[in-house]
Amino acid sequence: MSEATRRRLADYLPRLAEGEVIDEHWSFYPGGQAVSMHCRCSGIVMGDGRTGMLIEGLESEISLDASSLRALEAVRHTPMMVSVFDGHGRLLMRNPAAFEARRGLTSFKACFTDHDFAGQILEQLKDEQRCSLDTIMQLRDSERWHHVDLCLATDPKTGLPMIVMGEFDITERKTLETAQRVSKHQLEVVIEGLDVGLLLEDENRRVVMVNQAFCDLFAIEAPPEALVGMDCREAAQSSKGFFTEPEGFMARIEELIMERSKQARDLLTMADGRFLERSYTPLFVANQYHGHLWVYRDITRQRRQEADWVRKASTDPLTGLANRRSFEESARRVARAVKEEELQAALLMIDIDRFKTINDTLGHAEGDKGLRLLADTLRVNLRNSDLPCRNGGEEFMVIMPGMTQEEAQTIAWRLLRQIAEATIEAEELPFHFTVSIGVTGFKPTDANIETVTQRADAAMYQAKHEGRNRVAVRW
Ligand SMILES: Nc1nc2c(ncn2[C@@H]2O[C@H](COP(=O)(O)OP(=O)(O)OP(=O)(O)O)[C@@H](O)[C@H]2O)c(=O)[nH]1
Repeated sequence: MSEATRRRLADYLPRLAEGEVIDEHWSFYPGGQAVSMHCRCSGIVMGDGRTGMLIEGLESEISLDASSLRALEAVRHTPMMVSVFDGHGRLLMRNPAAFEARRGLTSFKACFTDHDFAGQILEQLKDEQRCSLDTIMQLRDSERWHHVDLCLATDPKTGLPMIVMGEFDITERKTLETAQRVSKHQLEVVIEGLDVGLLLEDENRRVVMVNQAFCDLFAIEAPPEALVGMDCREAAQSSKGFFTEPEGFMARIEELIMERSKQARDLLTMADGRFLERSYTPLFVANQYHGHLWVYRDITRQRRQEADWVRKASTDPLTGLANRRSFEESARRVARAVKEEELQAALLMIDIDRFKTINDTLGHAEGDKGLRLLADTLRVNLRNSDLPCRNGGEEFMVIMPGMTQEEAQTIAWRLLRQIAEATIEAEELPFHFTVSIGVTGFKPTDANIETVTQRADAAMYQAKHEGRNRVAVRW
């Protein structure tokens, strides 16, 4: 007896102790010739209580040739579970792997956790002869995912139908697949929940994934899944009209994809006034390029908010004119141009006469109306290139690029009259007022803008001292 046979017989002992009778065809090789014999193994209880094995050599009804013996041997040793049932699902035989896993479960239905489902499979087999499925199977002490192959065959002994069932465990693969499905679904939920437009392209520029926010940004009515597989070059061509610079939009896409080097961010302006921020991220896995991700974010509201903040930060809220901060920036720019480009420029300082009396007698709110009227008069009567500002209180400045002293003086007098007339004409204003105006010029020799504003201030005070409602010049 070979060592392998000895081991196999030792494995049978616990089964025999449970009362099982094992029928097998064994191969013997007397004189080098293979002979098969039907052996029946059963347990006997020895005098000392141990289990012994009784092997009966029965006359074999079939004599197996060498290749059938090999096939039997293979079935015996394969880790795949092989079971054979009669047409009613009663167990005829099974290999050691099936026996070990399913000891005590002897019908076709008992092998399945869902017995009704097993019944349906039995019916189905009658029509289809064979089928394969992944399902949860019942084992001796657990339930496992199995891949099951079934086929209808003919029992060589009885000529009746028999069912051959091969199974192997796929629980690990199923667990992995479930985990993958869960994380894919989680990712989809996250992607759909984002309010940024996402478009994932593969290395051949086909759409791999796109979300609803992307479709919304570009007014695409089709559902995101309908875009999967679409050619991204064609998609970009058809949507370039959304942008103020369609060709620039196309060229930048090609440039980024050619470079494939790093993440990049662009600001895109759209023809309908929206602003989009677009980021490009190339995807490399193990140094292999696998396409890229585009992320589009609508930043219109943010841009408008920023523009609003900038405007508010440079505007006087009462009159809507540029404020002191904005005046200083403009004055510095003009002063630089005067120095570097030999530009001529004038500066007017305008101050309301006896404004305190107006405030004191009529109240601050009425005084404010006067300030607004003065601002409106400046806005209406100045050139587009002039920059009127409210410097604070009832003091206004006007920067006038390209002005000579004579021109500035003439305009100052004209403004003075226009303001006085406006206060008379304005029905909502229960008082009149005049202004005093100091006129000066920006000089290339001025150290800074304080020098020029101090000169305008001095000219304005000169006008006040000379009796108000007049223009004085310090050029
Ligand atoms: N209504 C209103 N008044 C302001 C504002 N800012 C400053 N004033 C007032 O402007 C007046 C300026 O008065 P003063 O600088 O004394 O000069 P004035 O009365 O205009 O006299 P002169 O400049 O010498 O002609 C004060 O009463 C301030 O309260 C403002 O935003 N609104």
